Amino acid sequence: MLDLVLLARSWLDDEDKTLDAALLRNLVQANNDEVGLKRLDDGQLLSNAFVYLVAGHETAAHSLSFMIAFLAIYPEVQHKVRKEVLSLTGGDPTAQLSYKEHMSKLVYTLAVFHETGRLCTVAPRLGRRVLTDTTLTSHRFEIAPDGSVQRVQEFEVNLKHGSQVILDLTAVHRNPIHWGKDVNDFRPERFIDTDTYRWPRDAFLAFSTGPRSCIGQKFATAESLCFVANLVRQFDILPPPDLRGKPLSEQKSISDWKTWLTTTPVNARVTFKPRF
Ligand code: HEM
Repeated sequence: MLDLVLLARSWLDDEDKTLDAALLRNLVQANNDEVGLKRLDDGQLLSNAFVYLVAGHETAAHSLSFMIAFLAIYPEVQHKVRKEVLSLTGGDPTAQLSYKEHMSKLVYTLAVFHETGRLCTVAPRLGRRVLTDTTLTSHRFEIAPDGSVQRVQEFEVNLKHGSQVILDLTAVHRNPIHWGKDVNDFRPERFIDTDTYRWPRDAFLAFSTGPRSCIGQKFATAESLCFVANLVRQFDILPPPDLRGKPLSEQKSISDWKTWLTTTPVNARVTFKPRF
């Protein structure tokens, strides 16, 4: 893949290639003027392009696609999101929304974003190297026919220094011990605290946790909420014509995915119907 950097460098003086691989080309160009420690080597340049394209773009785009698909198949959720957004501007669907004034008030819309990230986890696995011998406590359990958890047994997992571990975030997000027996249902309310309920922060890892968690979390959240808030004000989001009126189990196919570099929507088809 490092060949790509060489190729982009060879295009710097080629007028015909100005628009080809523009991001990588611009990175290579900007780096040309740097000297000493500030200058990135080719591997670092490629890593930066990877961060832009995969960490920054693909994750956010896929998560937004899933969110829009869920809004299409759960019209009651879409209605609540629209009501929340319109309540911020006195019902005016064209009034400007402001990050400073309105973002923190999109409580339900944020819950929809989180619930989407729980059910469709775009970064489904994380890798970590064990730095010191560690013992973790885990649980075995069975799921009763009504979905409740039973026969919970604690056990220890010993991790040796130097081993590689893969964290399965989808499994954490679908664990009924943390999320209850309706764990597979799309229910944004589970991300809203009440007087008697606090949603389990430690069991939501869509952006990972700790010092190497997603540096773009705030940005991705803001851009998603901003996009959806404006979208629902202007459009009704509907399932595609062939799925309208069909049972939810069939409509859910628009949130299907395949696991590739990130969890990738494969059938996110919706119709946008202008509201005015
Ligand atoms: C919904 C959107 C996003 C999701 C679900 C997401 C998820 C994640 C996750 C799970 C990690 C941790 C990887 C690990 O621990 O190995 C991560 C890291 C990272 N993300 Fe995001 N991300 C999103 C959007 C973004 C955006 C918009 C940007 C940049 C503008 C970004 C930049 C990064 C970077 C640079 C890292 C590496 C941080 C480090 O290693 O210190 N992400 N992301």
